[in-house]
Amino acid sequence: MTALEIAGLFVRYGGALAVDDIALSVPPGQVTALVGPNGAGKSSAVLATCGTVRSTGEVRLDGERVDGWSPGRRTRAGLALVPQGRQLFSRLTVRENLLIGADQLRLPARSVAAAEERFPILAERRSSLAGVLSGGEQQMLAVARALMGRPRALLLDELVTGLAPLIVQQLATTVRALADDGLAVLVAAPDLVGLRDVVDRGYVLVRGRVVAEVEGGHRPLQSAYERALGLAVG
Ligand SMILES: Nc1ncnc2c1ncn2[C@@H]1O[C@H](COP(=O)(O)OP(=O)(O)OP(=O)(O)O)[C@@H](O)[C@H]1O
Repeated sequence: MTALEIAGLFVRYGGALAVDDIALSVPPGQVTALVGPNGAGKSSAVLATCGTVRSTGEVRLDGERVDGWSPGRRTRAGLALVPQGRQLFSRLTVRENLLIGADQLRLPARSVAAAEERFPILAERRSSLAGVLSGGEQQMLAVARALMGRPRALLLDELVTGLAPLIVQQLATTVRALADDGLAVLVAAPDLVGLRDVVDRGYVLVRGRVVAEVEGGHRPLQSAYERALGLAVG
Protein backbone atom coordinates (compact mmCIF):
# COMPACT_ATOMS: atom_id res chain seq x y z
CA MET A 1 0.00 0.00 0.00
CA THR A 2 1.18 3.52 -0.76
CA ALA A 3 2.17 5.16 2.52
CA LEU A 4 1.17 8.65 1.49
CA GLU A 5 -1.43 9.42 -1.14
CA ILE A 6 -2.49 12.91 -2.16
CA ALA A 7 -5.35 13.58 -4.55
CA GLY A 8 -7.13 16.65 -5.85
CA LEU A 9 -4.98 18.98 -3.78
CA PHE A 10 -5.47 22.73 -4.20
CA VAL A 11 -3.77 25.57 -2.31
CA ARG A 12 -4.95 29.14 -2.79
CA TYR A 13 -3.47 32.31 -1.34
CA GLY A 14 -6.24 34.86 -1.69
CA GLY A 15 -7.07 34.77 -5.38
CA ALA A 16 -3.80 33.09 -6.42
CA LEU A 17 -3.74 29.37 -7.12
CA ALA A 18 -0.40 27.96 -5.91
CA VAL A 19 -1.26 24.24 -6.13
CA ASP A 20 -3.72 23.28 -8.83
CA ASP A 21 -5.33 19.87 -8.47
CA ILE A 22 -2.28 17.69 -7.94
CA ALA A 23 -2.06 13.98 -7.13
CA LEU A 24 1.05 12.39 -5.63
CA SER A 25 1.87 8.90 -4.40
CA VAL A 26 4.74 8.37 -2.00
CA PRO A 27 5.41 4.64 -1.66
CA PRO A 28 7.26 3.07 1.24
CA GLY A 29 10.86 2.06 0.61
CA GLN A 30 11.34 4.68 -2.09
CA VAL A 31 12.56 8.22 -2.45
CA THR A 32 10.09 10.27 -4.48
CA ALA A 33 11.19 13.68 -5.71
CA LEU A 34 8.95 16.68 -6.31
CA VAL A 35 10.98 18.93 -8.60
CA GLY A 36 10.01 22.28 -9.95
CA PRO A 37 11.38 25.79 -10.41
CA ASN A 38 11.11 28.44 -7.71
CA GLY A 39 7.51 29.36 -7.11
CA ALA A 40 6.14 26.17 -8.71
CA GLY A 41 4.24 25.34 -5.52
CA LYS A 42 6.47 22.63 -3.99
CA SER A 43 6.53 24.09 -0.49
CA SER A 44 2.83 24.85 -0.63
CA ALA A 45 2.09 21.23 -1.56
CA VAL A 46 4.33 19.88 1.20
CA LEU A 47 2.94 22.23 3.84
CA ALA A 48 -0.64 21.50 2.78
CA THR A 49 0.08 17.78 3.14
CA CYS A 50 1.19 18.39 6.72
CA GLY A 51 -1.74 20.68 7.42
CA THR A 52 0.17 23.88 8.03
CA VAL A 53 -1.28 25.75 5.07
CA ARG A 54 -4.93 25.70 4.22
CA SER A 55 -5.89 23.47 1.31
CA THR A 56 -8.61 21.35 -0.18
CA GLY A 57 -8.18 17.78 -1.34
CA GLU A 58 -7.44 14.36 0.04
CA VAL A 59 -4.40 13.29 2.02
CA ARG A 60 -4.20 9.63 3.03
CA LEU A 61 -1.61 8.10 5.32
CA ASP A 62 -1.55 4.31 5.04
CA GLY A 63 -5.02 4.52 3.57
CA GLU A 64 -6.52 6.69 6.30
CA ARG A 65 -7.85 10.16 5.46
CA VAL A 66 -5.89 12.71 7.52
CA ASP A 67 -6.67 15.93 5.63
CA GLY A 68 -9.19 17.01 8.27
CA TRP A 69 -6.63 16.56 11.04
CA SER A 70 -4.51 19.19 12.80
CA PRO A 71 -0.79 19.34 11.91
CA GLY A 72 0.09 17.88 15.34
CA ARG A 73 -2.22 14.94 14.92
CA ARG A 74 -0.82 14.23 11.46
CA THR A 75 2.72 14.33 12.86
CA ARG A 76 1.85 11.97 15.68
CA ALA A 77 0.22 9.65 13.13
CA GLY A 78 3.55 9.36 11.33
CA LEU A 79 3.78 12.24 8.87
CA ALA A 80 7.06 14.03 9.52
CA LEU A 81 8.31 17.24 7.94
CA VAL A 82 11.68 18.91 7.57
CA PRO A 83 10.57 22.34 6.40
CA GLN A 84 12.46 24.72 4.18
CA GLY A 85 14.45 26.95 6.53
CA ARG A 86 14.38 24.14 9.13
CA GLN A 87 12.48 26.10 11.80
CA LEU A 88 14.89 25.36 14.61
CA PHE A 89 15.06 27.37 17.82
CA SER A 90 18.35 29.09 17.08
CA ARG A 91 18.84 30.42 20.63
CA LEU A 92 18.30 27.01 22.21
CA THR A 93 20.84 24.20 22.28
CA VAL A 94 20.84 21.11 20.09
CA ARG A 95 19.64 19.06 23.07
CA GLU A 96 16.86 21.56 23.87
CA ASN A 97 15.68 21.54 20.26
CA LEU A 98 15.44 17.75 20.38
CA LEU A 99 13.68 17.85 23.76
CA ILE A 100 11.06 20.22 22.34
CA GLY A 101 10.67 17.89 19.37
CA ALA A 102 10.15 14.95 21.73
CA ASP A 103 7.65 16.93 23.76
CA GLN A 104 5.65 17.89 20.66
CA LEU A 105 5.50 14.23 19.70
CA ARG A 106 4.63 13.28 23.30
CA LEU A 107 7.72 11.12 23.49
CA PRO A 108 9.83 10.52 26.60
CA ALA A 109 12.97 12.65 26.98
CA ARG A 110 15.13 9.55 26.48
CA SER A 111 14.14 9.55 22.77
CA VAL A 112 16.65 12.37 22.39
CA ALA A 113 19.59 9.99 22.83
CA ALA A 114 18.50 7.88 19.85
CA ALA A 115 18.11 11.03 17.73
CA GLU A 116 21.62 12.16 18.66
CA GLU A 117 23.05 8.76 17.78
CA ARG A 118 21.84 9.03 14.22
CA PHE A 119 24.20 11.92 13.60
CA PRO A 120 27.20 11.70 15.97
CA ILE A 121 27.98 15.38 15.37
CA LEU A 122 24.75 16.24 17.20
CA ALA A 123 25.88 14.31 20.27
CA GLU A 124 29.21 16.14 20.16
CA ARG A 125 27.46 19.47 19.84
CA ARG A 126 24.50 18.83 22.12
CA SER A 127 25.27 21.89 24.26
CA SER A 128 25.86 24.24 21.31
CA LEU A 129 23.22 26.73 20.31
CA ALA A 130 21.42 25.58 17.17
CA GLY A 131 22.04 29.01 15.67
CA VAL A 132 25.82 28.57 15.67
CA LEU A 133 25.79 25.21 13.87
CA SER A 134 26.77 25.07 10.20
CA GLY A 135 23.94 24.84 7.68
CA GLY A 136 24.61 21.14 7.28
CA GLU A 137 24.59 20.47 11.01
CA GLN A 138 21.33 22.41 11.34
CA GLN A 139 19.84 20.26 8.61
CA MET A 140 20.97 17.12 10.43
CA LEU A 141 19.32 18.43 13.57
CA ALA A 142 16.09 19.10 11.68
CA VAL A 143 16.17 15.61 10.16
CA ALA A 144 16.96 13.99 13.53
CA ARG A 145 14.07 15.88 15.13
CA ALA A 146 11.69 14.80 12.35
CA LEU A 147 12.69 11.16 12.75
CA MET A 148 12.18 11.00 16.50
CA GLY A 149 8.57 9.88 16.18
CA ARG A 150 9.50 6.98 13.87
CA PRO A 151 7.40 8.36 11.00
CA ARG A 152 5.89 6.34 8.17
CA ALA A 153 6.32 9.17 5.69
CA LEU A 154 9.02 11.86 5.71
CA LEU A 155 8.69 15.09 3.74
CA LEU A 156 11.90 17.01 3.12
CA ASP A 157 11.64 20.50 1.65
CA GLU A 158 14.93 21.60 0.06
CA LEU A 159 17.02 19.07 1.96
CA VAL A 160 20.37 19.83 0.36
CA THR A 161 20.01 23.22 -1.32
CA GLY A 162 23.00 25.44 -0.59
CA LEU A 163 24.90 22.91 1.52
CA ALA A 164 28.53 21.80 1.16
CA PRO A 165 29.11 18.70 -1.04
CA LEU A 166 30.30 16.51 1.83
CA ILE A 167 27.18 17.26 3.89
CA VAL A 168 24.98 16.76 0.84
CA GLN A 169 26.54 13.32 0.41
CA GLN A 170 25.96 12.48 4.08
CA LEU A 171 22.33 13.60 4.01
CA ALA A 172 21.70 11.78 0.75
CA THR A 173 23.16 8.57 2.21
CA THR A 174 20.93 8.95 5.27
CA VAL A 175 17.84 9.45 3.12
CA ARG A 176 18.70 6.39 1.01
CA ALA A 177 19.16 4.27 4.15
CA LEU A 178 15.86 5.48 5.60
CA ALA A 179 14.01 4.54 2.42
CA ASP A 180 15.79 1.17 2.29
CA ASP A 181 14.45 0.60 5.81
CA GLY A 182 10.93 1.06 4.46
CA LEU A 183 10.22 4.74 5.03
CA ALA A 184 8.25 6.65 2.39
CA VAL A 185 10.30 9.73 1.52
CA LEU A 186 9.26 12.80 -0.49
CA VAL A 187 11.97 15.33 -1.32
CA ALA A 188 10.92 18.69 -2.76
CA ALA A 189 13.75 20.41 -4.61
CA PRO A 190 14.43 22.96 -7.36
CA ASP A 191 16.85 20.52 -9.04
CA LEU A 192 18.22 17.00 -8.64
CA VAL A 193 21.78 18.05 -7.87
CA GLY A 194 22.95 16.10 -4.85
CA LEU A 195 19.99 13.71 -5.06
CA ARG A 196 21.15 11.83 -8.15
CA ASP A 197 21.98 8.60 -6.38
CA VAL A 198 18.95 8.49 -4.12
CA VAL A 199 15.89 9.33 -6.21
CA ASP A 200 13.75 6.39 -7.32
CA ARG A 201 10.89 8.24 -8.96
CA GLY A 202 9.30 11.64 -9.01
CA TYR A 203 7.03 14.37 -10.24
CA VAL A 204 7.67 17.57 -12.15
CA LEU A 205 5.66 20.51 -10.88
CA VAL A 206 5.25 23.64 -13.00
CA ARG A 207 3.01 26.55 -12.04
CA GLY A 208 1.14 24.46 -9.49
CA ARG A 209 0.46 21.50 -11.77
CA VAL A 210 2.07 18.10 -12.09
CA VAL A 211 3.26 17.93 -15.70
CA ALA A 212 5.14 14.61 -15.47
CA GLU A 213 5.19 11.52 -13.27
CA VAL A 214 8.34 9.51 -13.81
CA GLU A 215 9.58 6.08 -12.68
CA GLY A 216 13.08 4.68 -13.09
CA GLY A 217 15.42 6.90 -11.13
CA HIS A 218 16.89 10.33 -11.53
CA ARG A 219 17.85 10.20 -15.22
CA PRO A 220 14.39 9.99 -16.78
CA LEU A 221 13.15 12.44 -14.16
CA GLN A 222 15.90 14.90 -15.05
CA SER A 223 15.02 14.55 -18.75
CA ALA A 224 11.32 15.12 -18.07
CA TYR A 225 12.18 18.17 -15.98
CA GLU A 226 14.36 19.63 -18.72
CA ARG A 227 11.63 19.01 -21.29
CA ALA A 228 9.07 20.67 -19.05
CA LEU A 229 11.28 23.72 -18.70
CA GLY A 230 12.00 23.76 -22.43
CA LEU A 231 15.67 23.11 -21.80
CA ALA A 232 16.04 19.81 -23.63
CA VAL A 233 18.10 19.85 -26.79
CA GLY A 234 16.91 17.55 -29.60
N1 LIG B 1 2.03 32.70 2.27
C1 LIG B 1 1.86 33.01 1.00
N2 LIG B 1 1.02 34.01 0.61
C2 LIG B 1 0.83 34.30 -0.69
N3 LIG B 1 1.45 33.69 -1.71
C3 LIG B 1 2.31 32.70 -1.41
C4 LIG B 1 2.57 32.32 -0.05
N4 LIG B 1 3.46 31.30 -0.07
C5 LIG B 1 3.75 31.06 -1.36
N5 LIG B 1 3.06 31.91 -2.17
C6 LIG B 1 3.09 31.92 -3.64
O1 LIG B 1 2.65 30.65 -4.07
C7 LIG B 1 3.43 30.22 -5.20
C8 LIG B 1 4.09 28.89 -4.85
O2 LIG B 1 5.08 29.13 -3.83
P1 LIG B 1 5.87 27.94 -3.12
O3 LIG B 1 6.76 28.53 -2.09
O4 LIG B 1 4.93 26.90 -2.73
O5 LIG B 1 6.75 27.40 -4.35
P2 LIG B 1 8.08 26.56 -4.32
O6 LIG B 1 8.03 25.71 -5.54
O7 LIG B 1 8.26 25.91 -3.02
O8 LIG B 1 9.17 27.68 -4.55
P3 LIG B 1 10.57 27.90 -3.75
O9 LIG B 1 11.46 26.84 -4.26
O10 LIG B 1 10.95 29.28 -4.22
O11 LIG B 1 10.25 27.82 -2.30
C9 LIG B 1 4.39 31.34 -5.51
O12 LIG B 1 3.82 32.15 -6.51
C10 LIG B 1 4.49 32.10 -4.20
O13 LIG B 1 4.78 33.45 -4.43
